[in-house]
Amino acid sequence: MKIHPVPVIAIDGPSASGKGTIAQRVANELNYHYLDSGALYRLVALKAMQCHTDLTDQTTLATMATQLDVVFAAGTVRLEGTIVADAIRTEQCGILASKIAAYPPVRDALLSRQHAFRLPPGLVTDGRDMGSVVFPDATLKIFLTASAEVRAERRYKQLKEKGISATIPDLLQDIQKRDARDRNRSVAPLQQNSDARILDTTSLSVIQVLNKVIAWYTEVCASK
Ligand SMILES: Nc1ncnc2c1ncn2[C@@H]1O[C@H](COP(=O)(O)OP(=O)(O)O)[C@@H](O)[C@H]1O
Ligand SMILES: Nc1ccn([C@H]2C[C@H](O)[C@@H](COP(=O)(O)OP(=O)(O)O)O2)c(=O)n1
Repeated sequence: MKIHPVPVIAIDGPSASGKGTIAQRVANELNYHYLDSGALYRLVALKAMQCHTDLTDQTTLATMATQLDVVFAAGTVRLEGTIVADAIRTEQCGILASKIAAYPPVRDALLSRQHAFRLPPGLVTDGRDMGSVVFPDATLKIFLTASAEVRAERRYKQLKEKGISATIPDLLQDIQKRDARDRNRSVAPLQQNSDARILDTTSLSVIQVLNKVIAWYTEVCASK
């Protein structure tokens, strides 16, 4: 197999395990590019909500995914020129993203967009299938997880800081439903693959997780 010159660190895992936070911090540390693949599914979901699209119409949703006018720049995301960084973070958008992410035509439509983020000097990316499907040749693959209870608490604090009201029992239920849907779909399901290193962050701080990922990456690079 031809070796791709641009290294990728792929971080997959369930909702609120800390993927985005860690992937972004690792990217900053290494001066690498960052791809939040979940944001792409959330953007399709937001656009579909705005257009009152039939959410079972896979063909229309896939066309929407192909034509999505999105710009990730200056730490924010724009959909057709409008900043939607907070609009895509709602639980409603996350749930809808998880539903439409089960459609193979939508996943196919987003594949080349994700590959386009692989630019020198390197890419750190997070999602559900980064190491298994989108970047199977990633230099380092991590499965980041934490107990559902801790994830619900983390999400609760995160939403509260943004002024979004929620309750821990509701968030726990959403997380468990989303985990089940993301794990049980037929295409690119969320799973712990044997070539990924598992990192359970239930009782680890952000800094501890960050240090572990950087240590693993240093180790992998040194062994090449
Ligand atoms: N190891 C950790 N310890 C405590 N809080 C964390 C940890 N990792 C992430 N968080 C916090 O949990 C929340 C959810 O993290 P996020 O990165 O959005 O998760 P994901 O991308 O997996 O959905 C954020 O507010 C983040 O700061
Ligand atoms: N690579 C990806 C990324 C996200 N998805 C789907 C499944 C997820 O429930 C939704 C939203 O993903 P996102 O990573 O933004 O969600 P969390 O921040 O983990 O709650 O999109 C996917 O199927 N494949």
